[in-house]
Amino acid sequence: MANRRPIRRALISVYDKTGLEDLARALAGAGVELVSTGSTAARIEAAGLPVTKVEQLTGFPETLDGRVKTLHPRVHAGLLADLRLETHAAQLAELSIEPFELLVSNLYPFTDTVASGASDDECVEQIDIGGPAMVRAAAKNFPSVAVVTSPASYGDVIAALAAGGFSLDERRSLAGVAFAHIAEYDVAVAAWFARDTSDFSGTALRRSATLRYGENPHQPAALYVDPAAAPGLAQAEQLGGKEMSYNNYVDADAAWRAAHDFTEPCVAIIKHANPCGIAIGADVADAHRKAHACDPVSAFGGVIAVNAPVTVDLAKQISEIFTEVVVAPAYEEGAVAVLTAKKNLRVLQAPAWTPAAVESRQVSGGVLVQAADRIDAAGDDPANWKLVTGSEASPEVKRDLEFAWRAVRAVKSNAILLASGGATVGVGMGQVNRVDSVRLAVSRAGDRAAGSVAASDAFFPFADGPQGLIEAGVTAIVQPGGSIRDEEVIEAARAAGVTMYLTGTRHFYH
Ligand SMILES: NC(=O)c1ncn([C@@H]2O[C@H](COP(=O)(O)O)[C@@H](O)[C@H]2O)c1NC=O
Repeated sequence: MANRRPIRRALISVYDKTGLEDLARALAGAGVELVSTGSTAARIEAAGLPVTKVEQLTGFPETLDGRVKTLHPRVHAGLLADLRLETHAAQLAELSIEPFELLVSNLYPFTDTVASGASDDECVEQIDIGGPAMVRAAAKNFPSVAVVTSPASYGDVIAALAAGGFSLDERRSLAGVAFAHIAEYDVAVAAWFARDTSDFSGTALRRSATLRYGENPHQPAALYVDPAAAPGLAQAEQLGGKEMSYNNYVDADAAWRAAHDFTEPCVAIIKHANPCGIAIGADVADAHRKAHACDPVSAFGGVIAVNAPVTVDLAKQISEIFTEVVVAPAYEEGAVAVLTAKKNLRVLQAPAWTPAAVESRQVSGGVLVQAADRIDAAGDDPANWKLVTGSEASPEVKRDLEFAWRAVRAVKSNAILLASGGATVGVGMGQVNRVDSVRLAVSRAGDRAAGSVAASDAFFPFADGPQGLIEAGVTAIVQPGGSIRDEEVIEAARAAGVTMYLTGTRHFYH
């Protein structure tokens, strides 16, 4: 049963006055009595429409610079009376209070005020009190009242007028939207109050896509966006290809971060959140050739991120290799057509990379929150590296060491990365001891290990790690240092005449 409630009386109190006159005209035209606050009422009146000012209803002036306008029993009883109950209807009649069937309200712009750099007093003044009170009241009372909190929904109001009012299902759904709006607002206010203590952390997420499934086909999954966060991969525009999957998002995010750790044209190829190849080049096509050459077997079915516009040359290269996703900030003319000719290749254009300030991870019963790892610590600047063995690296070798140090951050710990000529040549990842990561990196590099440089995401606990690199022909190593056996580790490099730098900074990535 639709259970529509004809709209006879509406309360309108909006900060954002977009579409207000058209809505008021439609309501008045349908014979709806309009009750409204201060400047909302003035706008309706100026449009030549009849309106009852809220003060006439309450018999009380708007006061305290607008802090008290609608906070009155005549308003709230009209919003909260459950008209399924005869007792409520009788009590309203006794008090000569008319019920509302519709509330249209949107709130003071707290978040925008904070973002504008306003003073604390100005921000506090923009915490809406009367609006949320009305919205909550109407939403709770959805069996009797419909509530609309966004100008985007005014079309639905006009459609409902023609249909004889909102149905019960529609009112319930509007109530859910309204409570979500209030929750988002309150999270922003609470987070602002906790900005110095960090005692509270809240995120109000909105589902933007239902995914086919999660990490595995039996896991339902969805993508939610955080309207308070800087846009990123979650807001990427898909220009072609199949629907993005859960694993595509995870890998694309890892690739997107990896590619943006470089200012030179860079391509990162990721599979299962680990790099099969990362390279910088003269242009993006060159970078891709080098990244792909690192491990062509693993790059099959990979996710590719590019930190600069995709050229037609790069698009042609990618289209020759089975690839799941390409993500880039832009595409040069003709490049999208080349890529979208591959029906299954997902082509994404993502907003400019903005590193998050904090990141979180679910644990049973809670969430771990940390400042995000960035590549801007003192130890990430080669000028601050400490040479502990061998001779100072040539500028060319130093460039490769710096590249390796930046690229190793994209490798899951324990991470060992061999590089040569601005490209990874062997990556050892995700092992539970570092010497196995060394073996993996060296075996993947094969002949290319000889003459390459190596980076380790954390210190070597024993000399066996560097020993494995030295035996494979690695000429220079960069690592954080800090092991109690640093002397043994350094001695192994010294004995072999291998250059070793300590960064003093670690980049675990789990
Ligand atoms: N104080 C109150 O009783 C009150 N009642 C409604 N408001 C807000 O006042 C705004 C509309 O005011 P006006 O019509 O004067 O532009 C709306 O954003 C509404 O959420 C109030 N303002 C703040 O709390």
